[in-house]
Amino acid sequence: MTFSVAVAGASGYGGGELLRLLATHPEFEVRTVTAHSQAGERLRSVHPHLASYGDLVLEQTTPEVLAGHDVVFLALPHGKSGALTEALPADTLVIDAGADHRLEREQDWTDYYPGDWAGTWTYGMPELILEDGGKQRRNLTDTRRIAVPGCNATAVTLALAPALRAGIIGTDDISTVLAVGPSGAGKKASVSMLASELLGNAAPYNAFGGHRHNPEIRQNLRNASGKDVRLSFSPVLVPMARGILATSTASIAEGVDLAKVREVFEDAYGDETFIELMEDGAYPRTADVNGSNRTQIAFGIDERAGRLIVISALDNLGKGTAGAAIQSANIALGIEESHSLPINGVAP
Ligand SMILES: NC(=O)C1=CN([C@@H]2O[C@H](COP(=O)(O)OP(=O)(O)OC[C@H]3O[C@@H](n4cnc5c(N)ncnc54)[C@H](OP(=O)(O)O)[C@@H]3O)[C@@H](O)[C@H]2O)C=CC1
Ligand SMILES: CC(=O)N[C@@H](CCC(=O)OP(=O)(O)O)C(=O)O
Repeated sequence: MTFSVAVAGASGYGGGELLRLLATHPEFEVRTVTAHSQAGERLRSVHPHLASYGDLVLEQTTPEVLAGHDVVFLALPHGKSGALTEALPADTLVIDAGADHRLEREQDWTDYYPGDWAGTWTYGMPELILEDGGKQRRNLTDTRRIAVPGCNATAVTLALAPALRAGIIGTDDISTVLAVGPSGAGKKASVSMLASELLGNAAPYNAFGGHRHNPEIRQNLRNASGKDVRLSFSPVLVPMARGILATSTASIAEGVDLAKVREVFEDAYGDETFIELMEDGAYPRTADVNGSNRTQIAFGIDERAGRLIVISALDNLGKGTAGAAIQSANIALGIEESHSLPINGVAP
């Protein structure tokens, strides 16, 4: 079967990565691409690397242009998907890469985002383990509205959810520090980051509790464990185009050894295609996941500190955005979950 596809926000980084992956999808046919300031341009003049799209031209992002497709991917700035999607038919599968429909509690939205809360869509993180031991995948099978997680939120959630659910870590002193690449901020923001500012620099931002992925991670961990957690979350911008490396730590419960930790993570992820649990002593690296839909996870116990350390790596544009969007769409349509999602990265 062939599903007709539109990608809105196709001129951005998220949209570009969606198109790169969708080009290999056996059941999707991209018919329409849209943009905002660059509408009217040839897609290839904006994304010269997308050679397979020939003479496709970016159209304006309107409900009329997007309607009539089976699947609509949105990669727009926050706050731009609400009115647009209200005008689309209820049976169109809409997958929004933005944050507008991720949060379940209005207070979390108003604490961290400007504008009105737009309500909640099904959260597009198939591997998220839930309190009863099921996976979020089951909630994606019959939905037509999907909210793609934030990229940092994915790296941290996947690292912590199994341990929290199993009760092997404490809930009130969880800490995460992330190294992140600038493409996470989008193309518009990235083009204003001069090499002279970015190279040779590591720059923290939103490091003192103000990052908007904080409530999203807490929500995910609540859904995984039934517990409210206290979590500090501090990103650091580093000079790599793509990638997130998150180091999360939490106090470990008395008597838990490394074999027990491995058992917990194997139970959660042992059969997951896109989660790679590292051998003892091996570390995740952004260079090994970039270009792929994989998340690497390693764990160890700092005995002197009494803490579990979980290190996770993913490509913010891959598993962190476009990969999660396509994986969730595949599940919602009842087709092969891994269609067009690479396991291999690109190296160097
Ligand atoms: N980059 C990442 O790693 C991640 C991004 N996301 C989310 O995905 C979404 C897209 O991000 P990203 O691709 O990085 O951003 P970019 O800045 O790279 O792209 C933004 C896109 O939105 C279009 N656009 C800009 N303003 C408007 C407007 N007023 N109305 C309609 N379209 C508009 C732009 O069009 P034009 O170029 O023509 O102006 C462009 O196509 C965001 O919500 C982001 O938070 C989520 C997870 C990770
Ligand atoms: C470098 C950088 O700025 N990264 C972004 C990641 C954004 C993202 O994952 O997604 P949403 O904006 O869709 O939530 C940040 O930390 O805010």
